[in-house]
Amino acid sequence: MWYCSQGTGEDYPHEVSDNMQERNAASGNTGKQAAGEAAAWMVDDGSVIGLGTGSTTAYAIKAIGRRIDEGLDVLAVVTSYQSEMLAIEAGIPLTTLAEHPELDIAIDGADQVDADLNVIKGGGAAHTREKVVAFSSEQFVVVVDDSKMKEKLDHFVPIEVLPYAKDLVMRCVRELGGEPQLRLASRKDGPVITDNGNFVIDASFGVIENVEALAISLSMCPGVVEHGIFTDVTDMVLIGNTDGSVTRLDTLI
Ligand SMILES: O=C[C@H](O)[C@H](O)[C@H](O)COP(=O)(O)O
Repeated sequence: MWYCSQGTGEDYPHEVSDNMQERNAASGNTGKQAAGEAAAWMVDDGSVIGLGTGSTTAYAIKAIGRRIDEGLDVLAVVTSYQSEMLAIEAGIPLTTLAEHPELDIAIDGADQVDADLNVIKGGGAAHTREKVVAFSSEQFVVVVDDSKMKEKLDHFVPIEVLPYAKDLVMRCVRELGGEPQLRLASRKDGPVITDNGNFVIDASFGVIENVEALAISLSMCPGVVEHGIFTDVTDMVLIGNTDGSVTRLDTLI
């Protein structure tokens, strides 16, 4: 269950909403920027935050960096080399889960979100660390543009696998009714290698009718490090619309 609210100027602080539509329209990435920047305003002074990966989260990271320039005091745990590089560039002080195992808030993108706030992640092959960070956080905020919202999930599911177990995991996926494909690198010959040194199998299941059952079944296949289905962890989704407004979906407790 969730409830929905929408706005530009009223729902978010002045600095986010003022000129946001104009700047987003100019960037050509309106929805992602609107959602990412709105999420940056959810970070409280003195908190320890988790930073996800991807193009939408990148807007949040840059906006948090601007808030730090203005005096915000935070520490951040990153989820990938990409978010580490962006955070350093933005001037965000970093920490680790070993030092701060409990985070106040994590902000992250998604490849698809359904009406129950189930999420598919891992388009950038970062979902394993992203899931660890999401489950380590008091609050998990997902940022997407409106093209990512679906009544039912039908996006392929990224699965990080031990290279040694690639063929077994492909067989598991087929037995679960899916079509597996080893993810290949675009600027290198051969497979994508994750930040953890593993392969990624993208598994298409068509419309996923029972998200939780599929998530459990995939986790049970030996050699699966982690899959990209996130259930029961998302507290809020900020959806950036093409006009620069942001729609907020919250879980009802
Ligand atoms: O592995 C990557 C992540 O799960 C991303 O957060 C997800 O793929 C969404 O990325 P983007 O914001 O670039 O669409």
